[in-house]
Amino acid sequence: MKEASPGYRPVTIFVVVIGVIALVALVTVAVVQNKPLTQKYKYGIVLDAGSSHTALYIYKWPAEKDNNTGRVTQANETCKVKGPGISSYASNPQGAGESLRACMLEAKKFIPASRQEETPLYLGATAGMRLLNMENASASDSVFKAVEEALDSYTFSYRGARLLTGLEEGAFGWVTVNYLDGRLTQGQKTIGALDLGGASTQISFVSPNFDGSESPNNLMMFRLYGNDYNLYSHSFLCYGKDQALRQTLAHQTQSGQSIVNDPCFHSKYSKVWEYSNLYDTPCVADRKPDNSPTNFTLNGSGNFQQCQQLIKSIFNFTQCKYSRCSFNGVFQPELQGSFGAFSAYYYVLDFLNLADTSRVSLEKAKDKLKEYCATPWPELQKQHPKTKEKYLSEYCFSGTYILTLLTEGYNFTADTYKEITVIGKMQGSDAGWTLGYMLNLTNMIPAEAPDRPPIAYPSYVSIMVITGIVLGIVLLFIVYTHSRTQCSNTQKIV
Ligand SMILES: O=c1[nH]cnc2c1ncn2[C@@H]1O[C@H](COP(=O)(O)OP(=O)(O)O)[C@@H](O)[C@H]1O
Ligand SMILES: [Ca+2]
Repeated sequence: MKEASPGYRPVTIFVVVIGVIALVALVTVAVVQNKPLTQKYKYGIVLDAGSSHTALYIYKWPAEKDNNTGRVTQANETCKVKGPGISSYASNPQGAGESLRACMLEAKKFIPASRQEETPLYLGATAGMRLLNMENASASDSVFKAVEEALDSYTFSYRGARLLTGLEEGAFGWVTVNYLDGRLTQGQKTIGALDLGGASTQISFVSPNFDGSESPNNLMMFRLYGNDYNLYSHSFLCYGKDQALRQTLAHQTQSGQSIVNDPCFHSKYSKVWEYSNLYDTPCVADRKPDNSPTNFTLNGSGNFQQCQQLIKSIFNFTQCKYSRCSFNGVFQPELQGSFGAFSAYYYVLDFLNLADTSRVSLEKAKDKLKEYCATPWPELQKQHPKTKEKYLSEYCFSGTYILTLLTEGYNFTADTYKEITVIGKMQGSDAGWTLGYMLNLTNMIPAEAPDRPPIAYPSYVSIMVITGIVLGIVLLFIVYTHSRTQCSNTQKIV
């Protein structure tokens, strides 16, 4: 007797084949769209060798998206190298290399061992080393050599230590803030960048009529994600807040006096300065008075207006060979759009509670600072027992310097001052030139807009829905025909 067979009909086989094809399509689309399921990261390290100190930043990005948009973020809290900036190691270059050890070991702990060898490591030095290079080129070479040897000894992929030009420092700060704000990928309006360091300060922005023809040295051209930018940028060496302070002190000690009444310091504050120490920087070295005593005593008088007048004296507004200038004969196009102000702008304005420029107008900021500068030093120390004395004593000067630089120097007005956002971190990453520097050197910002995802999102959803429905119908159909076949077989046997 012939055994009972299920007897599948051609239409059943056809439907099953369609079902299998739909299933394969579903799985393929899901895999293509969502790979990989577990997130893996790659890392990069940048050391910011600033004039006052060195800081180590670790960045991370999804391993499969080397070349994609806006995905690099800071991976850890900044590691601050103990001690001064590398430019202070002119007489002990080895010390500069050794000073980086603790932070490098922290980076080794943080980055997975399997990723370390491929992790790029860069060091960029800014204005402190620019000054040392001007003063003593062989000393700065020795410091770089010692730092290179030290960095090369770690497992990371060491890619060099170099001195950034002022133009690069300004431009990469601009790239950083615009990248973190997601303004580069779609060609939105960019924001300008204001960076205040200890030895230099940078201003960078896109201005509609600036093409570099008037002042080619201030032009940095970028093509990012398919958009062209003509960026104006200038770095003022000796106008970071530490060197600016020295300039005001030099201005007040031109006749070699032994006592200086300084309006930028609080009343009852007193500090002894050595002439040789004050003038030991190319920013003021040539103004050292001939017959000065060894020391002078700085006594604070705490007067905002007089402090502002004193600070104005370090800017030169008389000569300008261009259509317009900021100061010291430096070309500056018309200010344009919003600005992000970071590094010492942030430290100082945040401390003084002046960082929220939408609430604290320029006028209010001046009033508050006037009151702050007039506070006697012992009272201030009582109010801020934990603040480093050097910083605390200088906030009156620094705050006044910032407002003067912005308004008198760069020509911000009460109206445009509101357009400045004071930035510490953006999306968890510190604002500064380091991220932009790394993105540039690792080619992580493509010149052209990146490819779209394999399938546009709406099509992806439609495919998933349609194949899902087809699959469902097929399954129901199989179950239905199978049960019918079973049923008729049972009847036959009976
Ligand atoms: O907490 C703080 N309060 C006030 N100033 C600070 C604080 N932390 C850092 N700074 C200052 O910020 C500036 C940073 O400058 P940096 O060392 O980057 O120099 P550079 O950019 O000119 O090379 C220095 O003047 C340093 O003293
Ligand atoms: Ca800096």
